[in-house]
Amino acid sequence: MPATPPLPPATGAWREGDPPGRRAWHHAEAPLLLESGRRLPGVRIAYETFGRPAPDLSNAVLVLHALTGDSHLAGPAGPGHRAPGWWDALTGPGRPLDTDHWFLVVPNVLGGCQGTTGPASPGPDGRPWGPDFPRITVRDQVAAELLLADALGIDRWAAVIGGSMGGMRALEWAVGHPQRTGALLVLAASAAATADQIGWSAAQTAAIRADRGWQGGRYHDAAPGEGPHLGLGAARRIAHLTYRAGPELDARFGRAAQPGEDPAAGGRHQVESYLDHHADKLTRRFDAGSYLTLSAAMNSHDVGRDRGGTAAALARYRGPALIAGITSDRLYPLSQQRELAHALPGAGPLAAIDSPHGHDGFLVETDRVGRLVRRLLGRALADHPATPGP
Ligand SMILES: N[C@@H](CCO)C(=O)O
Repeated sequence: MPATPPLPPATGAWREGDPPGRRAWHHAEAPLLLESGRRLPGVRIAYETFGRPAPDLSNAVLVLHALTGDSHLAGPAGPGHRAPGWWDALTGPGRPLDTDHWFLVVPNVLGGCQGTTGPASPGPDGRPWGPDFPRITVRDQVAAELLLADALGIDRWAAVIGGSMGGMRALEWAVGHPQRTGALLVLAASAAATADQIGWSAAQTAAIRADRGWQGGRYHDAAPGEGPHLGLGAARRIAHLTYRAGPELDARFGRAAQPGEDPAAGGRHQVESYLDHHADKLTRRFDAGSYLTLSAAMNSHDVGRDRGGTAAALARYRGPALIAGITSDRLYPLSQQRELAHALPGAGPLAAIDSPHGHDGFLVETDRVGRLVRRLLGRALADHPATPGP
């Protein structure tokens, strides 16, 4: 069996005999220089790997999660994971993200709260950063992922894949580091955050700040239950409506009352109960400070900034690319992916996923997304044959 490539011990990366989905951490030695000019010390990046690295690491694929996702691409909920993998159906032997062939690396995003440094992490004085956590951009998030790639010895990803906020980072990889991006799949993202997206985000972050439990962002030392969970829940309800489509909600819930409740007597409609459920789930697993930090990062998204505009920026990446969107996405409408597909020289025609589920279609429509992943990885292989994992 070929030898496992040497990996720096600090990263605790994959070792022979480890189960797939191994969680590890990379601790950056030097502070991360941010776009703002500030330096972020003590950056830790949590990541999971799936599959086995080829000796030359040519089979490494970077998979990037969305706003409230994490490194747990696949596998059951369990210690350290409050939810099962977000692309379970796509990942595993023989599946589109074939772990018999590819070595998948899935980092938790910078500013997040699932193991990577963010506002809830200890700051320089040992107390949680809270509101003193620096403002970060999507480019800063990619700069952190670059540190991880360097630590793992991965000079070039066979492919970079992401949806929504993960799609923004995938685009930044391609445009900012074209030599290191073998192929690109972007789902349900845009070239730059629009007024509509920034506006929806503002409504969500205002809800968090309006919660007395927010305490100016210094709530991390508060007793359990005294944080801004009501505000975070309100933010999630607003966001979730933008992630799904109006006709879908009408078809699913209509005006129906939640069983056992009467809206005319203060009870809830089914759709209200559904949103309560999603709000409750998020507040149990996500940090409000991270939510604000990541929302601001998404608002910063603009691949054309300081690069001569969108078209000039996208022309920098000439590798194979596949851009996909969902027909019913009201938050990142298909026109925005069409712009990307037109401007990226290596992109084929836009792949429109016909689905009623709105923006969340990139998570829900696993058959169709899986076909796109297979197509992209097939193109990546044709251009640059990767060595399969041992
Ligand atoms: N459901 C996704 C939507 C954002 O793309 C998330 O929560 O991350």
